[in-house]
Amino acid sequence: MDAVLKIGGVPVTELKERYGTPLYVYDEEKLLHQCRQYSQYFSCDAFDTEVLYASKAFSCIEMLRLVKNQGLSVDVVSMGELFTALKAGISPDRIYFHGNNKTLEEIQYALDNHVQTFIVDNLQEAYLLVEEMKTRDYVLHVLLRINPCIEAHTHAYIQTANIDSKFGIHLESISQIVDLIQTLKQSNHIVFDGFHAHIGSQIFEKEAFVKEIETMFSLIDTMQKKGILCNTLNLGGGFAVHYTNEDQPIPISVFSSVILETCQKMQELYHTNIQKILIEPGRSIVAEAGSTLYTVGFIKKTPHKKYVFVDGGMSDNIRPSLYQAKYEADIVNHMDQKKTEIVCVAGKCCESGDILIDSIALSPCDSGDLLMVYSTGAYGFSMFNNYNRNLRPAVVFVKEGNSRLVVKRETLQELVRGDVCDEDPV
Ligand SMILES: Cc1ncc(COP(=O)(O)O)c(C=O)c1O
Ligand SMILES: N[C@@H](CCCC[NH3+])C(=O)O
Repeated sequence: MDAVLKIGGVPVTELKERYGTPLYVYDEEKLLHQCRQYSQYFSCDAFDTEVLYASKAFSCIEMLRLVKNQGLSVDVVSMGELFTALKAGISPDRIYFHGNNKTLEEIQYALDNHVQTFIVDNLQEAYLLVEEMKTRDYVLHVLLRINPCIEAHTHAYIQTANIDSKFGIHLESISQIVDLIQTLKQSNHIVFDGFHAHIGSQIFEKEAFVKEIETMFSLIDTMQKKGILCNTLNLGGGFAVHYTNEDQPIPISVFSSVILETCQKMQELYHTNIQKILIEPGRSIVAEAGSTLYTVGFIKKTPHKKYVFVDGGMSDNIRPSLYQAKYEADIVNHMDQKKTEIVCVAGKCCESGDILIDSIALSPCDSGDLLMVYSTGAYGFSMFNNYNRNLRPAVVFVKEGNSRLVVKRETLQELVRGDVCDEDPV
């Protein structure tokens, strides 16, 4: 085994030298592979299909260009994500606009840019859209977000479909659903296409998705009996990935066919007329392609622990603090050495909870060594925060022995750019 780990053919020591640390490193070939898997497997004869990349998982112009070149569409949930998608050249008819509390400014911005599909969350949003579409002359497509009340076995903070979820309209609120659709139908410029549901994130069980589909088709059937027809069903994202060896995610090929076959079965059972099935994977496209490279700083022994401190932490990866998320890591400039030490990898933020990995076996390390945390590609960069005024790390893509910068490291000047003061800063 080589002493120095290579990612996409590039030695991590070279990455450190060229870009510094902390550094988000994406293996471009893995990103492409995931997109291709979705295009290949999420298709069937019975339905049109569309895969929307949930850009909240990792959004920057270069990532969205890659997604676009692979023929995927994009889901956005804010003006910032929408702006990034437009900058990346994604056509507005491939953009789906989500959000439980879209502001008027965001709605107007999306409509000004002719975003083709809104996933409407509530009745107030429907009223606003009808009003806004009075002065516009294009056709807006709408899906209505339903809370299907399916309890997926994932961390409570990333469940999205429990009974009091803030997202969507509760499945059993039939009169609210009908009201909302009737409201949309007042506009000649709005077409109601169908429903959306999303049951949570990092979900391992196929059964949860099967239940979601059964539930949604039953709703479509109820609506059909009331004379409300729809042609599109968006089943959201949530497909699990590998963080540690405890995780055994279902391959894309398997859950794609389970989803599409279940849809077909339900279509036959209820005699519905769904023509298009959509999914919105985020994490499963980017998580395993990304890793974070850190430099080891001080090392400290306490009565019960040995700490290895790194030059990042909860500002570049908040998931361990927020969800007790688990990760694997290595000392990547001496991969040839045995993992003989049990340590706690902690960050540099002024917060006791700033622990990246509570307990992990690593090879012996010293200040200046390089530590890489794997599978950080989803909700790492995108949930970055400037706590302690830490600077946002750079992002690089690596492929076939070459690396390229896709997001620059934030500078101190950029950090204070928005600060207002009476005198010019020194
Ligand atoms: C509506 C919606 N779609 C898609 C996703 C993407 O989920 P994941 O990254 O787990 O695939 C999310 C996030 O959970 C979401 O809220
Ligand atoms: N941010 C979460 C996922 C939430 C997805 C948005 N509904 C995570 O890091 O796991």
